[in-house]
Amino acid sequence: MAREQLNGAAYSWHAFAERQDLAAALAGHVAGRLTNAIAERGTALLAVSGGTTPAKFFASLSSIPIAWNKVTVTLVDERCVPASSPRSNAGLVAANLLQNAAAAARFVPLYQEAASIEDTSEADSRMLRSLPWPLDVIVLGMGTDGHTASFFPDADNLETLLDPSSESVVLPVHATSAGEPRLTLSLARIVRAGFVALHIEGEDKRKAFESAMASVLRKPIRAVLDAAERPVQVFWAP
Ligand SMILES: O=C(O)[C@H](O)[C@@H](O)[C@H](O)[C@H](O)COP(=O)(O)O
Repeated sequence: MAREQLNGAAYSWHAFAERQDLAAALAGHVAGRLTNAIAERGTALLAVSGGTTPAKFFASLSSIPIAWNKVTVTLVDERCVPASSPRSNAGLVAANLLQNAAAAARFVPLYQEAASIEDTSEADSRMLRSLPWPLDVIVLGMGTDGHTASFFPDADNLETLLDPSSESVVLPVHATSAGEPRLTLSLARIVRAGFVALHIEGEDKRKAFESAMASVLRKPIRAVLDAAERPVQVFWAP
């Protein structure tokens, strides 16, 4: 079911009765977009989010037999912890997505040890700048506070994070609500993706999304939808 242009934010709403059905459908959409990108330009660039939501989707996508050796996977954002940490998004992706057929993909993580996360984000920006931008596919998550990526409402540098004209690729994030310091793709890189999916589950997140779309107080997820070059495809299950 599509629901677009609610208060100016263009998005399409795809609701599923079961989370596994959502995972399979989203995986199919992503695999198709990656395959088209490879056919058009010989390569595909995918950015995925971490957290507790995407594991089923990762498992479904990992088994789809596309030309994974021509796919580069990176992260939408990362907690500043080693890959061995249970909080690591790189660890989550390695264990759930880079398996089966998708094990052949190239993975570019965000976190690396450095004197500061500012140093890390600058090193990341230099390293990631050589990737085949723009993103072909990005899969975002969302918190009930309306954050997406690591655009936390209480971030010290939220205005910079949400700057659609930013030249940065990766930015550091300090936000009390985030737990540890974060690294995130800039909004400018996110919104230029050929296919922007938002994967949310549960009633709380449905209400939080609808509230963000209706509110005059612009939550980060609304800033992303407003700046997205194409309607965001929202995938939701209870
Ligand atoms: O590093 C992260 O946590 C994610 O990239 C973040 O943006 C996530 O998508 C939301 O916080 C939702 O997280 P859950 O899936 O755990 O609810």
